[in-house]
Amino acid sequence: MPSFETIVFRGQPAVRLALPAGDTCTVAVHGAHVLSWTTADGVERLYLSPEALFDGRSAIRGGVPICWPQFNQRGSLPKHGFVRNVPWRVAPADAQSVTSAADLVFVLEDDEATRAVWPEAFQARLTVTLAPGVLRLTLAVTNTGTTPWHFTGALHSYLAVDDIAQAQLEGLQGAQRWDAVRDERQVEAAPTLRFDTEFDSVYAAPAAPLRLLQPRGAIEIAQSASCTETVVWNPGAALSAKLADMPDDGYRHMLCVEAARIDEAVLLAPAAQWQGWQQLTVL
Ligand SMILES: O=P(O)(O)OC[C@H]1O[C@@H](O)[C@H](O)[C@@H](O)[C@@H]1O
Repeated sequence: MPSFETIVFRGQPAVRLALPAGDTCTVAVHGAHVLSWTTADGVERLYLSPEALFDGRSAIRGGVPICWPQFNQRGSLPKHGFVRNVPWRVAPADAQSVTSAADLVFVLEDDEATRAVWPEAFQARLTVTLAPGVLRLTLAVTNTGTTPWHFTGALHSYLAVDDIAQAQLEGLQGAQRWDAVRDERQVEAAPTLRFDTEFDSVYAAPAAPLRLLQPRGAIEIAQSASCTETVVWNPGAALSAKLADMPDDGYRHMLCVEAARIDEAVLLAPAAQWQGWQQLTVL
């Protein structure tokens, strides 16, 4: 049977899920933010900044922030929306004890605080599914109001790497790319991306999964077709040094590969629901 445990993680409430096989996953109530994913071999697969703020207000640097209902600064809301800055509710655990997988579900509904930032009525539901060697995050959002609204967003995963200089990302060759650092649009020519300076690009998501390769092994990164973009971000040395909640060399140990919905906002009618997911698999 999977085990569910309520814990305190750097002073903040969190839930820890462990599989009999040994895989674990820890999710903060603040932001329904996945903080840690370890596989049965004890390897941490996500990067969490040792200088991340755990003050119950700030976005946490690392893990998997949920950016919603706005990606980055593409709109009038706070950067990357507001759901990463507020506490979610832990829904009753729906453990699939007959299999080796388990779900953790977090829910956020509009209230006075969210309506002060964004006036819409919504329910957001994050399902964290843990199976041996696999982490899948599914975000479902429902319009619980009487008027349509639109959103963009991302599952902003910080994947752990031993050394960014040795990491390679495969699978984006031929994809339309907007390079945010140079503000240039192009078709990606490289069969394999390497990272030696700031990298911040929005790609049209390819149909096939990506692969993050490094000397210790590979991770496959898949996303739902409803997430029409993939964002790849590494701040590089100069920007990393400016980020107050990340060590100067933090950029060496992470690569964000985000399942996103950016270029065409989703318009959601009353009672309609949208779902998007990202799945990480250790190869
Ligand atoms: O510092 P934040 O708000 O968590 O954002 C981190 C990064 O998130 C990425 O998704 C963006 O492409 C970057 O432009 C941004 O800097």
